[in-house]
Amino acid sequence: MTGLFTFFRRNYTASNPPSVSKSSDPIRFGILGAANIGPDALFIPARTHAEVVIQAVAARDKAKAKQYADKHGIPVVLDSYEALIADPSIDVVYIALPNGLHFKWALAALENGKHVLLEKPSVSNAEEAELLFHSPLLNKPGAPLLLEAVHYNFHPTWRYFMSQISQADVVYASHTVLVPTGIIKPTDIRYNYALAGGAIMDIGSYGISALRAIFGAEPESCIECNMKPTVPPASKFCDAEYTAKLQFPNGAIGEIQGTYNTSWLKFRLPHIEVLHRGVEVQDDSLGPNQVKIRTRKVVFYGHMFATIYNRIDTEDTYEVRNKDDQQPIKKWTEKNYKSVHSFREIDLEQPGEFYWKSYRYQLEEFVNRIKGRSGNGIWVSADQSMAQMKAIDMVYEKSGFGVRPSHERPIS
Ligand SMILES: NC(=O)C1=CN([C@@H]2O[C@H](COP(=O)(O)OP(=O)(O)OC[C@H]3O[C@@H](n4cnc5c(N)ncnc54)[C@H](OP(=O)(O)O)[C@@H]3O)[C@@H](O)[C@H]2O)C=CC1
Ligand SMILES: O=C1OC[C@@H](O)[C@H](O)[C@H]1O
Repeated sequence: MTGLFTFFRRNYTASNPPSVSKSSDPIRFGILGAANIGPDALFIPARTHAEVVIQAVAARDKAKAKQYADKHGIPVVLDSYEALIADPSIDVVYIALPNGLHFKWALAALENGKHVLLEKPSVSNAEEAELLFHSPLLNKPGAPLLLEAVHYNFHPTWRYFMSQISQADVVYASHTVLVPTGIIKPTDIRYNYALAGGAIMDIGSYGISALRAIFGAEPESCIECNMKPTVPPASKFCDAEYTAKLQFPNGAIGEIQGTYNTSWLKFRLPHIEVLHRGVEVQDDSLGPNQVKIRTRKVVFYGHMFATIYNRIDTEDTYEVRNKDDQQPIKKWTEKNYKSVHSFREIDLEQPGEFYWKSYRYQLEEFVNRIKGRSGNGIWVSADQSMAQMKAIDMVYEKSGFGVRPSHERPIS
């Protein structure tokens, strides 16, 4: 009962957090497009941040922008995306446009001296990522800040999960996301190849970045990949379902699986499974000819939307063996599980409340960097964003569906 109450209280407060009064010189954000993700990823988190104000929106259709502004309490509606990135009252441009437009508008905003909070995946492909993240605009004195919003990294539960993993010992990891049928409509930007859609770009990007973090390395190759488009296909190159197997250094294997078409009966929370090789552990109570081996399995439920629910199960199997013939003497398993919603729960003195979403934790660090404060050190570097797009390209190349097109490149 207490668990259920805590669950509802946390999720209610996450969507209805207390508003704080704003500082006298806040950072002013503008959003390009009346994006569906805007409220969750930015506007609601901004309510609890004294230094952030959502100042303006621009949409392709001004009436739509006005309606959106009214609904979300955004004071200024600008005429066009161009007008927003040029507006001197805007400090940060939040880009939650279709993936295929990220490159063009991120560059345009940076050219106008704006900081950019850029939705994941950062761009359409590795070629665009190199051009964007190596742009001289980011390397001059006083250069604006660019962050790919890989929000789950910022939530304390991800920090705890990583503390349960020994990267060098991981032999296998998998990431699964099952989205029930009907949530993603055939007209969705995710099914638009020209706009760099595809399930791997979307839910699969979480899997690829999680595997890269778990192994602490880049995939060497994609060994297998199977993709299915929607039925009937919105675009024959846009995946609605995927499985892929990636080879990581030292023979380690990472698998991702995702679909927009699971039946509600088969729905499970997004989850990650990590298996470690057996490692010797010190135990002074052992006999002189004995060795103790630990094999660890970690399962993480709900990492994509950790505030709704998250749980990390750590299962250690121990075996005491005879050193000479490796014969088992004794074997047992120890399990523990933990849910984490604030840094305090993992003994770190960092800001956060039980109801903060990953987006709110991310906003905290984004503002810290703009203000030149060290924060908690969690970040998504330019190198990580570039490596991420390389890995995504690798999977699309193997699939036969092809790398997503660069912006304004003609589509056949
Ligand atoms: N971090 C996260 O948890 C999430 C991230 N995302 C990411 O955010 C981005 C936007 O996703 P989402 O909010 O679901 O997208 P939407 O379908 O809401 O589209 C966002 C905006 O794109 C604009 N747009 C510009 N050109 C086009 C075009 N040719 N066709 C369609 N729309 C266009 C529209 O703006 P206008 O109003 O001007 O017409 C629209 O409001 C994606 O990159 C996605 O991966 C999405 C969901 C969750
Ligand atoms: O970023 C995202 O997270 C969750 C998904 O369901 C959604 O499609 C996506 O854009």
